[in-house]
Amino acid sequence: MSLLVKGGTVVGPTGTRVADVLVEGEKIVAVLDPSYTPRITVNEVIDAAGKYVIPGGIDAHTHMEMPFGGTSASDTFDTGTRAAAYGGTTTIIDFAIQRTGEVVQDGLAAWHAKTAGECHIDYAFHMILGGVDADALKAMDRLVADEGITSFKLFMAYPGVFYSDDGQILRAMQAARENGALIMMHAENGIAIDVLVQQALERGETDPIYHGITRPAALEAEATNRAIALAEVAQDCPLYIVHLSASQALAKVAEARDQGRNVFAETCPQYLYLTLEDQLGAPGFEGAKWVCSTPLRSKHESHQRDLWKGLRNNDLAIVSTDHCPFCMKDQKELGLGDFSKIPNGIGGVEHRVDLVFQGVVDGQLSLERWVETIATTPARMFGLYPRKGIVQPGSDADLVIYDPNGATRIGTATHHMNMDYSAYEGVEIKGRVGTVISRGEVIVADGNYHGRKGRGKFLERGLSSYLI
Ligand SMILES: NC(=O)NCCC(=O)O
Ligand SMILES: [Zn+2]
Ligand SMILES: [Zn+2]
Repeated sequence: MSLLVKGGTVVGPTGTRVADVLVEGEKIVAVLDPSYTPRITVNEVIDAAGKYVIPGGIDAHTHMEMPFGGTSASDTFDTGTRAAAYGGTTTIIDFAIQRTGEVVQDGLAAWHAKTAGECHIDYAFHMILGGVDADALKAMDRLVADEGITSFKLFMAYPGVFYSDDGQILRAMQAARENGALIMMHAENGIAIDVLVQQALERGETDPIYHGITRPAALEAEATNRAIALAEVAQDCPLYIVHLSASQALAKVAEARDQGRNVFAETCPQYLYLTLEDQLGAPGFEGAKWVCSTPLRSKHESHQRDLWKGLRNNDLAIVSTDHCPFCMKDQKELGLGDFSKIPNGIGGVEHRVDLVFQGVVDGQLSLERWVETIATTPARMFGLYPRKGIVQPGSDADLVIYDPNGATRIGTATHHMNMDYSAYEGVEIKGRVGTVISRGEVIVADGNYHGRKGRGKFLERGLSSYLI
């Protein structure tokens, strides 16, 4: 089966050019000047004139079915990967979880069981370490060597749940330095936050906005700085800060990068567009929709401006969603009368490609940076490059034909995520995902779904090819 994507503007990290993309089977076999007629019989031609042809999006931070706060994230691997496909994402990297007291391999086996036969697009795993002990450290080596899992997430937040202390973090970083893995860090000082939460509740401050107020930017910056220092002590263990939201934390990352350190960070669309006052501070319990950690930041400070700048200058390398949806009914409602019981998380896996493209429309990012932050750098950072993340011969034929003249209106009535609300209800995007191709198969065309559950493959990842 061969397919020709004809006459589109192919966008890569180093530039754009009008070209035809020839696909055979699951692979891209040529990127051709449009005046050249391929000498093979082409089964299907897709006209991409006037459209962008980009590598399929890679969302490097999702939590399908994640157990959290007494419930589980509402998207299954079936519903969540289908929604991702609609939005132009053809690979997710989800977080398998070792709960505190659990054997790492058992946590991993549980994630393989959840995903087997369920995914619509390709998928890989990071591993959350909820208990760093001698066995977990040995398991890290095995996961890197044998299981294609080359990144591990630790938490400086959530004492009693996933939290690691500084000694555990240092040991995990030393192990990663040896075996080549990347340490991903949820950088918030959870011990101090718990004090602030307790004090707020004692004062009767129970509304969702206090979730944000009790997680100040200073405590994100402190933890980010501490993680960077621990990584330095672990002989420059590669470190990746997840869901960075505060200017002060970004400044710590920038300082380390200026010193040539292997320190990287991602942000998420919610921090680029939504705020503490307008969303988390919505009247009554409405703000629960936007409870996530790190929290949305104040619009009266410079966070969003600084995050866009960080994306331009690569202090922020990637935009991921941290997709962790909970419905209002029965899930977010667990925190009625006590913000600390609202399950943490926002859904958005379907909208990342569009929302970052809006940054291009608004003059915040170049087309090349759009593609880099949503596809090419995630592939390089997490050991999937050049199989994924680039439109070039030999790579998987994961392609999105994106219409810059189309329009997308985000909302509950039209989205495909298993959520009873949208974090971006009514937002209008100038641009639209047209056709989505996953390993040579058209899975979305003009809003119609042609994929199927179970076609997504587990990807064993290599080591990061992004390190300095
Ligand atoms: N981010 C969030 O609020 N929920 C998902 C879990 C995590 O990434 O910390
Ligand atoms: Zn986190
Ligand atoms: Zn997360």
